[in-house]
Amino acid sequence: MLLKLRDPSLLKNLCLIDGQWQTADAGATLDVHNPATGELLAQVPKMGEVETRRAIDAAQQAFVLWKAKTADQRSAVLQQWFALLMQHQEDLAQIMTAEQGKPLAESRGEIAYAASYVQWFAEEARRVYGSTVPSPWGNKKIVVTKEAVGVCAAITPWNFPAAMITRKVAPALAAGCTIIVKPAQQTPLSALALAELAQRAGVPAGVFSVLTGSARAIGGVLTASPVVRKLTFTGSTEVGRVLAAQCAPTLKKMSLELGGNAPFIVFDDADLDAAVEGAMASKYRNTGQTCVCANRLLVQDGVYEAFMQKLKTAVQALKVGNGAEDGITQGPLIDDAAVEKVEELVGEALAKGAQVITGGKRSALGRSFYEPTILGNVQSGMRIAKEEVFGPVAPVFRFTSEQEAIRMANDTEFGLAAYFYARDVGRVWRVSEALEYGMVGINSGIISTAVAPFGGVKQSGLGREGGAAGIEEYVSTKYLCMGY
Ligand SMILES: NC(=O)C1=CN([C@@H]2O[C@H](COP(=O)(O)OP(=O)(O)OC[C@H]3O[C@@H](n4cnc5c(N)ncnc54)[C@H](OP(=O)(O)O)[C@@H]3O)[C@@H](O)[C@H]2O)C=CC1
Ligand SMILES: O=C(O)CCCC(=O)O
Repeated sequence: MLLKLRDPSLLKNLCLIDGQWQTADAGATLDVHNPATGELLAQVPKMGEVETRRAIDAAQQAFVLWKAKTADQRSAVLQQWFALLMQHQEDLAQIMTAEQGKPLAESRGEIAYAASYVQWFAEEARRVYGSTVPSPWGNKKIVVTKEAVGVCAAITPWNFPAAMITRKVAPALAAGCTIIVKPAQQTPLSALALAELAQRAGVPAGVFSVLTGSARAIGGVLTASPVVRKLTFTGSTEVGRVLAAQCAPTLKKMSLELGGNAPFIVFDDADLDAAVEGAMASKYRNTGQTCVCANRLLVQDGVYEAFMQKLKTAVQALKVGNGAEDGITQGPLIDDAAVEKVEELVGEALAKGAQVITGGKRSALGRSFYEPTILGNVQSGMRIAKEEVFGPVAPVFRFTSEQEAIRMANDTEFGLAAYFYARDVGRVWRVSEALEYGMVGINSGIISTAVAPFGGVKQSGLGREGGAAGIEEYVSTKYLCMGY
C-alpha cells in the first residue's frame, strides 16, 4: 500500500450498496492514479446498470424507515458522522491529496469544510418548518407541510472530492431522503471513505450508497428511473445539460451546479494589497480548478500597473509540486487533458496578442504540472475570456469606467460567482446589484461556507446548496386543506 493511514480500513476498494461492501457483478475494476506521481493507488469496482438498479431498490426500501425517524434521530446520526469526519481528518486529507493532487493543507481544509456541511444540516434537520395560512373559508384550515422528496441521486466532480458529496448527502439525509452517489472516476477513494464513516456513524443500510464505475451506465439508470425523484449534480455545463434532458421524461427535481466564468474586478479605489490577496486565494486555490475561481481579472486603468506588479510578486512566490510535500502551494492539474485545455486557451490568447507576465507553460516538473501564470493585454474576443480555464492562469483585462467593467463582467453565458474590490459605498451597492451572478464576493476572494446559499444563474445552473436554502432542495411542499 502506498498510503500510510492511521486507519487503513478507510481506504476502500469496494462500493457500498444496501449496507454491503460489494465488487462489480462482473468483477471489472477502474484504476485510480496519483496525478502527482502517476502511481496506481487502488482499483475500485466498475459498476453499471444492474448494480445501479440494486442500489435504487435498496434506497426505495430504506426511504420508508428513514423518513419515519424523527428529525432529532436523523440529526444525531449526522452529528456522529461529523465527529468521525473530524476525528479522521488527517487520513481523509491524505487520501484526497493522493488521488486529487491538491496540497495537504488544502485537503485538510476541505475535510473541515466538508464536515461543516454535515454539522450545518444536522442542525437544519430540526428546522424544516411548515406553516399555516389565514383561510379564505370559515370552515376550512390551510396547513402547509414539508416532506422528504424521496430517493435522490448525486453525481459529483473530482475538484472537491469530499465537500461536493457532503453538501448533497447531508441535506438529503437531514430531510429524510435516501441517496445514491456516483463520484468522479478520478476521485472515488474519498467518496468511499466518507461512506465508510457514515456507516460507522449509524446511517442505516440503503440510506446512502456509493457506486463507482461507468458514468453513462450509472447516470443513465439513475436519471431514467421513476423511483429517483431528485438529481443533484456538480460538474460541467455540458454534462449538466445532458443530465437535465435525461431527467425530463420523469420530471425530477434538479439541482445543477455547473461551470462559471467569474470576473474579479479591481477598481481604482480598492485596497490593492487586499485585492491581490483575494485574487491569489480566488484564482490559485486548488490550482485554479474550482467553479468559483476568478476566471477573468478586470483592473481599472489607475491601478493597473501597481496591481500587476504586486500580483506578479505573489504569483512567483507560489511553489509547484507534489501536494504531499511540505511547503507546496500548487499541485498538479487533475490529468493531461486538463493541461491540454489550458495550453490551448493560453496558446490562442498569445496568438491574438496577449502577453505572458509570468509562467505560460507546463512546469519543468512534467506530468500535469503547469506554471502559475498571468497573462496581460487580454481581449474579449479571445476564447480565454469566454471559457472556464480550470487551471492556474490569470488573464488580466484593463478597463476605464465602472459601466465598462459591469458590461465586461456580465458578458458571459455563465453566472456563478463574481468578485470586486472597491471602497466607495455607492459603488459597492451599484456594482453588487448590477452583477448578474448568484454569488458576489465584495472585498473578499473566498465566499464558500456551509451557512450561505451557493449556486448560480444563467448557464451556471439551478438551485442552491448550503444555507437555509440547501435543505429546501430535498423537500416537497404539501398543502392540506382541512374542512371542519
Ligand atoms: N462546476 C464544477 O465544479 C466543475 C466544473 N467542471 C468543468 O468541466 C470541465 C470538464 O471536467 P470533467 O471532469 O470532464 O467534468 P464532467 O462534467 O464531465 O464530470 C463531472 C461528473 O459527471 C460525470 N459524468 C460525465 N459524463 C456523464 C454522463 N454522460 N452521465 C452521467 N454522469 C456523467 C463524471 O463521471 P466520470 O468522472 O466517471 O466521467 C463526474 O462524476 C472542467 O475543465 C471544468 O471546466 C469540472 C468539474 C467540476
Ligand atoms: O468548484 C466547485 O464545484 C465548487 C467550489 C467549492 C466551494 O468553494 O464550495
